[in-house]
Amino acid sequence: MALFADVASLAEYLSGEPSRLKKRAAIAAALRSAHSAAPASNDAGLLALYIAGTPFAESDPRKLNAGGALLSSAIKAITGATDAALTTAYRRHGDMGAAAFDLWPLQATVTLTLSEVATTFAAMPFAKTTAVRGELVQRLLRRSSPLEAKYLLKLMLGDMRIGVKQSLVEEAIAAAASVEDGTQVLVKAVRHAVMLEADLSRATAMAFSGTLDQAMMRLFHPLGFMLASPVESPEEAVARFSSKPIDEAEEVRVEAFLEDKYDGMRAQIHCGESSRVAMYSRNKEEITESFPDLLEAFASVPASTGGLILDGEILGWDFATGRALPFAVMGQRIGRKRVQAELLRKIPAVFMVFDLLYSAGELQLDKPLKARRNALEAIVEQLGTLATSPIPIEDRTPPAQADLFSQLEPTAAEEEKFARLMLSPSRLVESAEEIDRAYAAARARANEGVMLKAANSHYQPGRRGLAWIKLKRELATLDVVITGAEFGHGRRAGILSDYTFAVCGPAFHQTGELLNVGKAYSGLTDAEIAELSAWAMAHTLEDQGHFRTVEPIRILEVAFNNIMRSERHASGFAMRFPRILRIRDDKPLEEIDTLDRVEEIYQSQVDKPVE
Ligand SMILES: Nc1ncnc2c1ncn2[C@@H]1O[C@H](COP(=O)(O)OP(=O)(O)OP(=O)(O)O)[C@@H](O)[C@H]1O
Repeated sequence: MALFADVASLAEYLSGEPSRLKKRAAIAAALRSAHSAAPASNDAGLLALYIAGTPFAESDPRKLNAGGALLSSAIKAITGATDAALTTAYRRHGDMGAAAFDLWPLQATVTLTLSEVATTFAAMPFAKTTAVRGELVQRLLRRSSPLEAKYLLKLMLGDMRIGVKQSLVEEAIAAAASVEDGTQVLVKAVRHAVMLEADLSRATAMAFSGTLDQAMMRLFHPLGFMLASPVESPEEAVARFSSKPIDEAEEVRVEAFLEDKYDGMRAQIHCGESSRVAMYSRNKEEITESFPDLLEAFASVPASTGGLILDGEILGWDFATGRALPFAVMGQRIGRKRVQAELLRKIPAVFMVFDLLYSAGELQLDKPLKARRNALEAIVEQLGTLATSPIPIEDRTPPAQADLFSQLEPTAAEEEKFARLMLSPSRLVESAEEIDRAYAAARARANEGVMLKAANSHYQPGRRGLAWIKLKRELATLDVVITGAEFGHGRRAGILSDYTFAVCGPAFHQTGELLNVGKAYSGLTDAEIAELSAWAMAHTLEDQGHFRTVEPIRILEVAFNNIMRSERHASGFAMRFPRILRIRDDKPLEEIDTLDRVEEIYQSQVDKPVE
């Protein structure tokens, strides 16, 4: 039986080992020994999951629901530490697991097995009350040595910080299951199985039993989303696609699909296998319950499609003008667990589909975009009444904001026409000039800009490559994570309304390094501030009176006039006139902007001063 102590000591070693090769070898050795000690169990699979920093497989929607407050209470109960002692230890490391390590009582023997940890994790999502969940956590922690406690806590918080990504674990699985002078398991085969099954632990078992080729695609777990790289001009887009210098762009011809860039919520819809429908956001959360209108529409997708995975953008739609509603209006539908009928009527959601990831029992990712687009058009046509295609996109001036709601009251006859699936209009473009014209037209339709997608490109889940390019309004923004909150003044006294935020530092992937880059209080609505304030209270890591350090999980998109060098923040930069544009709960921490990006913006200003 493999022990959790094995995971803990491996994790400790990995956290101090800079070499990727050595890390991979160490993980592979641990997987091999877990497997050979108990080949019938899947201890090796659990080890793979835990070292990758995940308590459950990706295909498993369960959540531990063990946040900072629950875990710090457990630490205090077990160690007898006071609030002040825990705060001091936390301040020393900026990490709850490491803080617990300093305070933890020694344990004579280590007996906690991986399967016992898995059993407790499996019970936690079903705990009826926080007290029951706390009791389960404490029972596990009481049997832990300081090192086990450190990594159990980090695993439960989803914050391992040992410089290990899933891709490295996949490589280690392939190495572990390969036999010297015998069967070679290819990393590619492991990655493919993990993508289909969304389960590192199952893929580990398959690698050891030589059955990776039996991995089956299952619907109802999110695939990674393909992302786009930004460019500043049509010429730069053409230059990027053709790998030619920008001053030759006028002459160059490319083959790219162009679509409007809509400002909504990226989502993947899984449907058509049965009446089950699931929608996932970009950070792989299931969001189905926030969109009951889409759920109802997509439940009618017939089984004759063989199951579909569609990639697109959820938009609030103004059926009167045939245009998307501004993000600020549509944003009211995000994150709601129960959506009132009135909101559904005022802000109807549509799914603007632009890619096909799975159909007729087959993944479509490796087909070129041209072929995926043809297949998508055929499917949309087959779905008939569910879809309209193409959407009307005449160039009308956008309605004044104040009129939006009154225009949205549909008549019964209009309601019947409401089509919830729309096919994103797309056309092939060749030159910078064509892109320039399309960009102006997209902006006139009140969309953000345009997306360009190389016609022969494959769909690369989770990748931000050069196959997709976005050209949007030139407003400097950064996606940042809130690291602290401060009480406001006057009307906002007693409310945590002033937020300090950070970008990823160079050592983010090794140590979780975040570097503060600014502080802002303007831009959010009172309701948003009230929600963030309550959230910050509940997720305080360190209470310094007027200021609180909070768990770095809430992402903001912040606009600013320019970036200055500054001693005030750890990044060495500060934003001038920052304004919070929106809360980006759809974005995972790994995708926020980096110090490199801040430096790049700073440099571009130095080259071309901003007013
Ligand atoms: N036609 C479209 N094709 C692809 N993505 C689109 C389209 N229209 C809008 N989008 C949105 O643009 C995003 C791609 O831009 P990017 O990968 O840079 O995400 P981002 O960092 O959130 O960018 P942004 O802040 O510009 O939305 C997608 O995630 C999707 O939500």
